Amino acid sequence: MAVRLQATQVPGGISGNLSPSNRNPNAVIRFGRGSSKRNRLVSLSASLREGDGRGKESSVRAVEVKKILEDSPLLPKPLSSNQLAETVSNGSRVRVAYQGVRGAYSESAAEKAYPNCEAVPCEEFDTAFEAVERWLVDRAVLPIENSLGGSIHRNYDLLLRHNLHIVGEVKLAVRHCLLANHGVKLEDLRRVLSHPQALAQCENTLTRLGLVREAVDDTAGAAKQIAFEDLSDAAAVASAKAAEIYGLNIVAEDIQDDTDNVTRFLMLAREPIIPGTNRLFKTSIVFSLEEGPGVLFKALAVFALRQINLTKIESRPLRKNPLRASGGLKYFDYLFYVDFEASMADEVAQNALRHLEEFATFLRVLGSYPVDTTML
Ligand SMILES: O=C(O)C(=O)C[C@]1(C(=O)O)C=C[C@@H](O)C=C1
Repeated sequence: MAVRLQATQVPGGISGNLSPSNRNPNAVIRFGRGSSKRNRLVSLSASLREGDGRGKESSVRAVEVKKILEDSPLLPKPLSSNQLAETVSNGSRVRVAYQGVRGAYSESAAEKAYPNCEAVPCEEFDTAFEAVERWLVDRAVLPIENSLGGSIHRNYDLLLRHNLHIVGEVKLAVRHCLLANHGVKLEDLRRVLSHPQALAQCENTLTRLGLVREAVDDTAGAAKQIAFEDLSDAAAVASAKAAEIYGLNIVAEDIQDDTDNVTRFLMLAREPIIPGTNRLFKTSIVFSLEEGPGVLFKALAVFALRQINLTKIESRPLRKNPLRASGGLKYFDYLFYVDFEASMADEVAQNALRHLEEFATFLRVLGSYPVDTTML
């Protein structure tokens, strides 16, 4: 099959437009557009090679860091065609796309959701969706909400734009550390780099330390940058695992604003699972409604009337048609995402959705899947 062949040709870290010249052992999956981040890393390693003018010691350290990063067995290496063929033919190792680089929380979530999987790094959330759709990987595991920072809106929008199904959820306790190069002390720090969600989850600590926030694509990417650029005035908010991978020192631990910091991730696949009734299930739907008083109340009542518990409600602008004219006025138009505790195999859930369909202008079931009941 052509798509399988393509995957065979681009093992491990799939990069760029999948042309051979772009293959890179440490690459992440990236489709279309330019590869600005990769260029930055390439020029960074070039400047490390040439030294940065901060003396011999600094350039020796830079070369060491680069060597650690290149040689580390923990970093993704390209698979050989044989290895990938094995994976595909016996189907024993699921390939799971996540956003970020090695050491990101999303990687841990992918490994928790699919133990023994091959976690495949992707540069963007969109790329992870596309990688599943193009059969480059089997599943994607992406963050959807955090107990302190709230919803990851981008993934709500992408759930609708793509045609993947939610087949499960996984909750991960997120414990942030402040990571810096060896020898750098807390009082040397001026800046902090991380994913915006991670920065938001550590708002109090970062304000207390008076650090200037700089947003990057993921927490582990921030750690990698600190190490690659051998920065001495900046730290990363990232995991202890990222500290180990990129050879950084943990300057402070558990810096999130609350000890109970949990991120919920969705497991996505090309095919839905068959919903059961043998355990606790959750169903995620998205719908839109007519304009008018009490319409949302009526929509939510279809669940209340049947004693179905709602666990999440989120509204997002209806991007294709963001404004609606009614009675000479213009209203914002919304999509409502709702998670409720029932399986689509339950008659009561089917009845609730049939009832909702009577007045919803649009309705889609995103997935019906087992609830992650693990205690964190
Ligand atoms: O940057 C990472 O390490 C991620 O996996 C992303 C992400 C997120 O998008 O919320 C995941 C978990 C944490 O909440 C912080 C960041």
